[in-house]
Formats: sequence, C-alpha cells, structure tokens
Amino acid sequence: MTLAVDNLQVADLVRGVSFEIGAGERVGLIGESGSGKSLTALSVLGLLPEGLRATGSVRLGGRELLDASEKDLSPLRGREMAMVFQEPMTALNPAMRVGRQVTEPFRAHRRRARPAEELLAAVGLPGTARAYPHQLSGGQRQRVVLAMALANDPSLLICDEPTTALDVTVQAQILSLIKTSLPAESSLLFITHDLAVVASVCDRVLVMLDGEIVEHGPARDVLTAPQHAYTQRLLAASDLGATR
Ligand SMILES: Nc1ncnc2c1ncn2[C@@H]1O[C@H](COP(=O)(O)OP(=O)(O)OP(=O)(O)O)[C@@H](O)[C@H]1O
Repeated sequence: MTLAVDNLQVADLVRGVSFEIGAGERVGLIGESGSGKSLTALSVLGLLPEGLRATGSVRLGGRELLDASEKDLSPLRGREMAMVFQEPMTALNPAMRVGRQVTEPFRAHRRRARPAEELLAAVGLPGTARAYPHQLSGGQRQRVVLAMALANDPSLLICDEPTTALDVTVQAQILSLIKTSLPAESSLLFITHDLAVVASVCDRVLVMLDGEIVEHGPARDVLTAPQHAYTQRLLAASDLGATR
C-alpha cells in the first residue's frame, strides 16, 4: 500500500511536506531535533497533539486520512498502520502481563489472536508471556512493542527513534529485528537522527530542516554525496562522515 503525503502543513512547524512511500519501501526521515519529523509522523497517524491541526493530504492506499474522523482512523491504527516510539513504556500498560498486551491488537480489531508465546518468540522473547513490563529490560520492552506493532502485519510501520533510548548493542539487535520481521510488502517510515541507522535500514532518505524537506533521494546517494549544505554538515558530524 502506498503512503502519499502531499503538501502537509502543521502550523509553521511542518511546511509543505510531500513524499511517497511505496509498498515494501523503507524510507528514513532525518533532521535535527525540532525539525518537524515527529509532527510529520503524528500527522500521518492522526495523533497530533491537542491544538495542532494538519492540512494538505495524507493518503494510505488511496484513502484520505487527514479529514477522517477518529472513528474511521482508530480501526486503521494497529492494523494498517502501526508505530513504535522511542520510549517503550509509553506504549505498554505497566499493570498488564506482556503476553496479554501483545495479543491486544487482535482483540481491538476483533481478529483471531495468534498465541502470545508465538508472537513473543518471534521477537526473541520466548517464555516471557507472564512477565510484567517492569520485569524486562528496555530492549526487551521495545521487542514487546514491536511484537504488538507487527501483530496484524501492518501495511505501514512508523518508527520514531525506536532505538535512541537503548544502549548500542541492544540498538543493533532491535534494528536487525525490525529489518527481518517487517513483512516484505510493508512500508516503513523510520525517523532517526542517526545516519548509520539510515544506512543500515533504509532504501531512501528524506532530510528535514525547519519544517521542510530540503533533500531526498536513495540513501546511498544522500549519504555519500549530499547536495544540501545542511545534509553535508549532518554527514560531516556523523560517524559515517568521519570514516569517509
Ligand atoms: N504541541 C505542540 N505545540 C506547539 N509546538 C509544538 C508542539 N509539539 C511540538 N512542537 C514544536 O514543533 C517543532 C517540531 O517538533 P517535532 O517533535 O516534530 O521535532 P522532531 O524533528 O521530531 O524533533 P526530535 O528529534 O527532538 O523528536 C518543535 O519546534 C517543537 O517545539
């Protein structure tokens, strides 16, 4: 399913943002803190904070999402579109065993549940169904969130800095899990400020600065021969730039 964002505007924080992600494409959205990456993602999901409104167009598989009601959007979330944010505890219920949480997307969408143990084993957490979130490490919690996000084989997965809060080895494990467990035909929008992550996960990259997309292209081109001065600075300041 194609995600098509056209002339997205959120106050003066996201300005005329347009991009498409085709079925099976993995697209990175990079840019410094405050450049509007999260607001772009939240607009797609219909989850903008109170007081902010998006205009323009966001279509998933041809369906317009921006003017859809909450009643129309909520069945899509967790089914057609799933998300993984930086801090897994914001997505988990601290008082519910993780086995019950990973099967929640099936109940929410009235679908026949796959066994919790199977979903947890698929993200490398066998035998944890009876654990509560606080009994797991940060990386394990993010695996639980990923199991929930992937439970219904979403057409679009949005990850907003999913590994930023984790230590480096765990980051690598979660990234590899995202790469291997996302169905081949699902689209991915991956927000990060880490260019090495983009290089390892994404086919294409969008670069955001002050609410606008200032550069986009195949990840390998943007990361080796950036055109915009901002992307050049970003690359020079990164580990990728330092090793060139
Ligand atoms: N509820 C809000 N009301 C007004 N301004 C907001 C609101 N939420 C975010 N902003 C502002 O919008 C701008 C873009 O925020 P956004 O969270 O999209 O940035 P980001 O690129 O995702 O940054 P980060 O990498 O730090 O998450 C920032 O200047 C932020 O202060």
